[in-house]
Amino acid sequence: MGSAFSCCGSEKVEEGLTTITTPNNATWRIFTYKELHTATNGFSDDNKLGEGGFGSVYWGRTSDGLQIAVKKLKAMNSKAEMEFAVEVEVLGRVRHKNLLGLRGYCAGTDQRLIVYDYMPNLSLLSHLHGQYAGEVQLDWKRRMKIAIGSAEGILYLHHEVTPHIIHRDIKASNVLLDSDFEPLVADFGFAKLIPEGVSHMTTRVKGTLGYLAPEYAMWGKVSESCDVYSFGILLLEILTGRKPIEKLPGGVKRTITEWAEPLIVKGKFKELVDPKLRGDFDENQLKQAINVAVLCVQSEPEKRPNMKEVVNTLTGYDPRGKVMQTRIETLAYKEELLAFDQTTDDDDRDPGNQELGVFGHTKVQKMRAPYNQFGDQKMH
Ligand SMILES: Nc1ncnc2c1ncn2[C@@H]1O[C@H](COP(=O)(O)OP(=O)(O)OP(=O)(O)O)[C@@H](O)[C@H]1O
Repeated sequence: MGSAFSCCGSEKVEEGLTTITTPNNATWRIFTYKELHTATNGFSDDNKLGEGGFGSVYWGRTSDGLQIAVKKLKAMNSKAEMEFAVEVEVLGRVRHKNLLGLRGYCAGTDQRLIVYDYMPNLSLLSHLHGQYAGEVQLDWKRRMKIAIGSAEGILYLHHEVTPHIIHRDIKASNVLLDSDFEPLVADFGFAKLIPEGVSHMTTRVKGTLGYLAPEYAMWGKVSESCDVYSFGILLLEILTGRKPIEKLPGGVKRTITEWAEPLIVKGKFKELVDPKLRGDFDENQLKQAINVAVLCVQSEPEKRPNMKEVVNTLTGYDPRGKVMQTRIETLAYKEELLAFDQTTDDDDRDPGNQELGVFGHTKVQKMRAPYNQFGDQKMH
């Protein structure tokens, strides 16, 4: 593992413990196996917070009282070794309020353990569809805070770290919530570091069904816009309370985009919103957020916004920003379009109206196009 850390920063020894300081001052330390064993009550099942594809996560408390979450990677085959190396390497580079940083690790035995701060409100998944779903702790304000914070974390990975980082597994179980419901994007085990000047890479597909961008799922083409796509699905999930893929009676699967499409096209925004909110939401914010989600989940990656545009639009800093307005169709114009279509049903228009006419029809077609192709997702 030495190599995984070598580029992360200098090493210094403090009170008998090794701490590693990254260039941006994030520090972590090496834990002993014994220390983590004691903290987690011998990795007892009672301490288990959850299980992912690569291992289990346990709650623990260190001798100095710090609450931690310890990810114990499954048997150390080369895949798990890689996952561990990538996660620690990536974590060493990042420090942002919306990214779950590294508290430490243990690599001294045949076990590979990663230590994080414990997030008392667990994952977004547990609030949307899991053990907290019945409690409805996610009101509208919190949902927007989670959406914006997660977007800011991803923005940082895409635009502020060098080399850029593509997360590749943005999903509700990888968004953890602190005591204030501030979201922290976690789980960098699949992340890819993208060298400067490289627009995309081809790679083996990792990630989770329902969140995968079509070009990535089908051709392994990975770029930042894969994360943008996954974020769009996550945003729809936050707004609607629906799972990315749901099983209908009879076993047929339906994606969240297939469900949302007809409602969005008809402008029935209120019917999209999670009924658990009992109508308590900000309608303008909802429309804006749905706009963003629609743009993010377009099947053509080059049409998707980047995370800066996403954050600007969600925060209202740039509600109809020039880039967004010229590059992509927003549903904010949908009502105008429908009104226009009702008064004009042929293409023989006044040249003065030409732009609006073409814009209108193109927009509806374009807007539908990605949805029509969402059928792709059934393949995932
Ligand atoms: N720092 C943490 N604080 C609190 N709970 C955590 C923490 N880290 C992980 N968990 C819990 O442990 C569960 C398992 O996490 P893990 O990252 O191993 O897998 P996953 O994201 O659910 O699945 P996959 O490995 O397939 O991506 C999470 O869903 C979450 O509920």
